[in-house]
Amino acid sequence: MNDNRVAFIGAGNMARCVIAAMLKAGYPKENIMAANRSQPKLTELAADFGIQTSLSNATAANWADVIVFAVKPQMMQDVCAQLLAEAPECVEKLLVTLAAGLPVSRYEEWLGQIRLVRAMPNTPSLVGLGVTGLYPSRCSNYEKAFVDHLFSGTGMNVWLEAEQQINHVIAVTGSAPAYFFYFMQAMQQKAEQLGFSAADAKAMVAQTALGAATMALQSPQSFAELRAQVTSKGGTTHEAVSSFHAAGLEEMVATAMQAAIDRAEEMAKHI
Ligand SMILES: NC(=O)C1=CN([C@@H]2O[C@H](COP(=O)(O)OP(=O)(O)OC[C@H]3O[C@@H](n4cnc5c(N)ncnc54)[C@H](OP(=O)(O)O)[C@@H]3O)[C@@H](O)[C@H]2O)C=CC1
Ligand SMILES: O=C(O)[C@@H]1CCC=N1
Repeated sequence: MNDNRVAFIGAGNMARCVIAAMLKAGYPKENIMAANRSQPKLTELAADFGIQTSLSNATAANWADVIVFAVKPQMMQDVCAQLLAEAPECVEKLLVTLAAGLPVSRYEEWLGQIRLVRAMPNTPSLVGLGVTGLYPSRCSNYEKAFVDHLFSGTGMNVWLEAEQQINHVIAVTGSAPAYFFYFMQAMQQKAEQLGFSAADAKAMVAQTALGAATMALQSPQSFAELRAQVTSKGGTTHEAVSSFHAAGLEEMVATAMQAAIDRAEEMAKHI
């Protein structure tokens, strides 16, 4: 499977994360190319990973067996129109898109009947601890197996049966690293107010998050049970957790996750 040549159209944050994951999983760098409209990110990717790069989307698309769209949703129509004009054979290839919000039907309006996988990874893919949601349209079993292989290094793949679930994956994992970073940022701020240096505060918070996530993954216990183990009766944790509860944490989280879903649905209507 590593023989397939894979081209990324767009060489930003998410392309970098997925390329890093592919390389870590043993995908040969000779079979990966990134195209971008400007040079700086290509130079960095070539230096960091030794992959091939091009300023021409059409060159990368013509070279590849599999094309991964990694531009912002708002850029996608232009990118598709340009590829159709300059590399029309690309519509016969297996296409993968990382874009939030855009349904398969939109790509079909732009490119005709295509074999497409919508993939929704998240940034921890960079370190092999991501989650990728995958939704296939018109793909063969071999193509699904190939895409599963492609994203295997990101961490964990979740295949979806309904396209709408991609928006749910966005809320649960795609956007979610930012929720945790926001929470950790708030904890770091308070730790600094308490007198810890910025570096110590960041390290203490991140190490605690890593420890908690590792325990949760390794333990059969629920999040609630793990939380109970920290919470002594009449103790400090109870006060902190009660404060979160009184401030409406659960509702706040549910509302935020729904806002991510609503935005994805909105994008589908307006792009
Ligand atoms: N960031 C995330 O956590 C996640 C993002 N996604 C999806 O991934 C996609 C990419 O997001 P992200 O990597 O964050 O965005 P970035 O802005 O980091 O990357 C987009 C890249 O596309 C390049 N680009 C823009 N227009 C063109 C064009 N016409 N031809 C070639 N390259 C072009 C930009 O070039 P330049 O450097 O010149 O600006 C930039 O490098 C989005 O569709 C997003 O929805 C999915 C899951 C998670
Ligand atoms: O914010 C966004 O739209 C993208 C999709 C998921 C994470 N980042």
